[in-house]
Amino acid sequence: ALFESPTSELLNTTYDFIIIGAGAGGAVMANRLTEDAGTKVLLIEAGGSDFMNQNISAPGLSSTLTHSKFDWNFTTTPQVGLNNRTVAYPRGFVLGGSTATNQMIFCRGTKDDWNRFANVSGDDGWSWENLIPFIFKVDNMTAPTDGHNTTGQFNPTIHNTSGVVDISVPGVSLAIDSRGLNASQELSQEFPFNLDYNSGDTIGFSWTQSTIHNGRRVTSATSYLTQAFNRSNLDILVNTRVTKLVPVGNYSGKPDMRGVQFAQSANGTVYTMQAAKEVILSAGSVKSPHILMLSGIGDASHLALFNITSLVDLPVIGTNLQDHVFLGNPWTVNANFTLDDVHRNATLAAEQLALWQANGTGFFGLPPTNQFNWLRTNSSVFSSLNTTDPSAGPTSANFELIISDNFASKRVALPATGRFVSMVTNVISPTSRGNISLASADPFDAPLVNPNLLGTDVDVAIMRSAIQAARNFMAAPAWADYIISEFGAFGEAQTDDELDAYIHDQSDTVDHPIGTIPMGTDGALEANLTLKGTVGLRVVDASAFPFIPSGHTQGPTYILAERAASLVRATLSN
Ligand SMILES: Cc1cc2nc3c(=O)[nH]c(=O)nc-3n(C[C@H](O)[C@H](O)[C@H](O)COP(=O)(O)OP(=O)(O)OC[C@H]3O[C@@H](n4cnc5c(N)ncnc54)[C@H](O)[C@@H]3O)c2cc1C
Repeated sequence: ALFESPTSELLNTTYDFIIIGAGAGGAVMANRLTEDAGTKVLLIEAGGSDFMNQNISAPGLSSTLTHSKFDWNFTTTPQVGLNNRTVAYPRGFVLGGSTATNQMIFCRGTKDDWNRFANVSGDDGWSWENLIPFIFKVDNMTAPTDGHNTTGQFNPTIHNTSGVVDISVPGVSLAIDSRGLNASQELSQEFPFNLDYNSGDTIGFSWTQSTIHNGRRVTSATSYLTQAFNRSNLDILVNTRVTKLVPVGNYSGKPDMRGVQFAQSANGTVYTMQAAKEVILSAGSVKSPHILMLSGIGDASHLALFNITSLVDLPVIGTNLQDHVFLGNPWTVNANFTLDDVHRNATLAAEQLALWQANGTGFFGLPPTNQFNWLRTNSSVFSSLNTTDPSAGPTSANFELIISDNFASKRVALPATGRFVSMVTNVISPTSRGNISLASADPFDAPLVNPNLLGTDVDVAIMRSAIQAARNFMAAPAWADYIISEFGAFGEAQTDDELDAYIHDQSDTVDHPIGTIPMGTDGALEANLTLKGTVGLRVVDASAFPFIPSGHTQGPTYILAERAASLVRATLSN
């Protein structure tokens, strides 16, 4: 049942598992653990239950979600690599978590990404080959909204049609799609066509796959939670923040962390409950380490600054924050229509929204991009900096080029006139490491968020190589009668020094933080995702990755959680 507040019925129930956070990680756990009718689960979510809100459901309205009531509204600390700018750091605050507010691109990660996790954790169960059954539990390939023939747009033999999360290739074709395809053929050496980037090898030019079905966004709430809503062994408590975990005992010197404290407002009643079996922390890469620190688990000297008594001294908690770097590079084009028209013209937007409301068609049902490139930086770039390739291996990209049928920038507003095509260049295998730390001991205060975007020269060099590749792609004959010129600051950035200045001035986040409670021998988590030095506590969300996947992070988080659920269920049948 769904609870808007903690009733005495809920407070007097004994739950086997208390799951904190209903995003990609937590929703999978809530669904899979309640498949066993004898297992009772409480899922606590800080945000509300309005996950079918139109702004969430319509892919084309996703830009309205940052700074909305569905956002935690975090802001970074001043970022040295961004000329000391602070940037918005959105995280989903609603059932579905960030899957309800993200840009819907669906990636699995690569063979090399997952094999590196297997290496670092010493558990071959995290290898690509061994995860395929879990990848299939997530994957549900559906027809695109417009029902077009998808031959040549993905490889059906590597997809499932009975997984939980609906995905599809783009449901509306754009005039630039054929140009993108032709450019990849004309320059096939540098931009080879890749039939399916979700094969474990992302490299090349591909059609995108997104968590969109019939033009509507698919989230962990519309998929995993909706499937489980009517189970009598699942209770979901919304509008409620876990403030900390509390020990309920001690086993061989380790605190038993099955106690959970929560409140509905900063001055509201604080409740405490205890899970009979385990607490599963799935509050995401910003809030999971924050909750642990508030509970006395983290770097003892940092916690002491806030008079928090140390329970487990684990300095790695909150460190190792990794994120992808975003930069929008626009060209003006010779076109009668681009998506800029929908963004500028309220009448057209209203017509398109009406179409979407009627049957999910039109531009509001589109993913943010129909096509992208995943590419590797030339190794000479790394050797000139006396370093080695930071990616997980040859199937993993160093950077991504997203083709957008509009003016794409997080820094500059859409100009009043002109039509655009943009290449969004993203550093996808970064070397920078940031951190989450406490600003105060008040659980209702935000933590300090420092993703350290572009914190190393290597990451700046990767971004430069990405911009060069974007320029090469747009110089293909396929674009010749379309492109007019590079626009604004992008066009002015030509020499390496100009490029570096432009990169530092204009870059932002792709909103993919991971790694703040990493698994691994040097990490905070055992390979089975239990927290070192404690009992009764597991972390199942994007903070568990030791390295950032070389793809967008919701898919890898779903996959991680599917295996985590199976590990937990195996302990129940023993
Ligand atoms: C703007 C944006 C765009 C993105 N674009 C993409 C994309 O296109 N493709 C992609 O693959 N990924 C994308 N991502 C990233 C992807 O959504 C995340 O990697 C993924 O959702 C992480 O899952 P998670 O379970 O770790 O955390 P989340 O999905 O963020 O879930 C955490 C949940 O925990 C809740 N919570 C936090 N603290 C508490 C507390 N104290 N008590 C109770 N509940 C709490 C939160 O409210 C939230 O619901 C994007 C993210 C954002 C924000």
